[in-house]
Amino acid sequence: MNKTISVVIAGPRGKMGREAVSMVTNTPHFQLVGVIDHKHDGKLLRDMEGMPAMDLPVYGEAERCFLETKPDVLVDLTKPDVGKVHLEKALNHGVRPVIGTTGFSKEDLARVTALAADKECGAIIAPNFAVGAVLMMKFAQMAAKYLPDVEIIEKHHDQKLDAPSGTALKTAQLITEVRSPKKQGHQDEREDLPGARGAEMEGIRIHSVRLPGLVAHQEVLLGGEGQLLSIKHDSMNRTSFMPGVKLCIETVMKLDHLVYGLENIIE
Ligand SMILES: NC(=O)c1ccc[n+]([C@@H]2O[C@H](COP(=O)([O-])OP(=O)(O)OC[C@H]3O[C@@H](n4cnc5c(N)ncnc54)[C@H](O)[C@@H]3O)[C@@H](O)[C@H]2O)c1
Ligand SMILES: O=C(O)C1=N[C@H](C(=O)O)CCC1
Repeated sequence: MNKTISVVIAGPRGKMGREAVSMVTNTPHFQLVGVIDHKHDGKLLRDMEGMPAMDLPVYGEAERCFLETKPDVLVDLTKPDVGKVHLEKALNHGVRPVIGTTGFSKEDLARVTALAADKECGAIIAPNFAVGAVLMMKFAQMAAKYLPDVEIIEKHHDQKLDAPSGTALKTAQLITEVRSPKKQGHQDEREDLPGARGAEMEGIRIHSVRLPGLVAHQEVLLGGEGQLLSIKHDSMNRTSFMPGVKLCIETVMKLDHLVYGLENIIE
């Protein structure tokens, strides 16, 4: 029998937050004990449109929420600047963060890795909770060893704040682990329109598309002489992320350090 895990969700009215509220309240060994929503401080969950009719407190900020509800886990699905603050506050209060919010830089990751180690507190930052996306990233990493010329095309809905996506950055990072930095394309190539060749990480080009109608999609293209390998993943809806969120909530309880990426916890 699993011990009940008490959970707080930040960003419950968002596209991901709503799915997470539904998943957590429908999982027998999880207990939602409160939510963090800057616009509804002092209300109850039931007062917010589309939320379950539950008498759970809504907090406008994280610290009071942690002090009063004493949750095991924070699930953050907000926006980059807010997610970073919530993560650090959670660690400082001994609450294990599961961060789906993207937009973390290398420097952010280094700082919070050190903080989690110092606090000996479990934490997970997962740029993509969909198992298919994790497989796409791992397959791309495997392939890049043999086909090191890589470009990433990520496509998301047009309400997304950060670019490139957390998934694209994570994919590029995984690829840099198996290939040396290299200049791709012609050595004399130039951009006649700035940005035409996309963003760049250690030679890997990343192109970000934002359009209404999209959810979350990525294609990794690997080119070799006379051949092209294309590895692609599509999230059609946000329920695709929920098994990963559930796994992270369960797993973070067993950790005493920060893990960056779902690929490090799936078996
Ligand atoms: N890891 C993944 O698999 C995954 C999947 C989808 C989205 N995301 C990321 O999750 C985040 C949320 O995505 P979304 O599509 O749900 O966005 P969204 O804009 O629909 O929702 C964000 C919510 O955060 C709330 N918010 C803003 N500031 C807040 C604050 N100070 N306190 C509490 N709540 C606050 C907003 O009111 C909004 O309801 C983004 O960073 C996105 O990139 C990650
Ligand atoms: O909808 C978003 O925003 C998503 N963000 C993540 C990313 O930046 O990679 C994952 C997929 C959805």
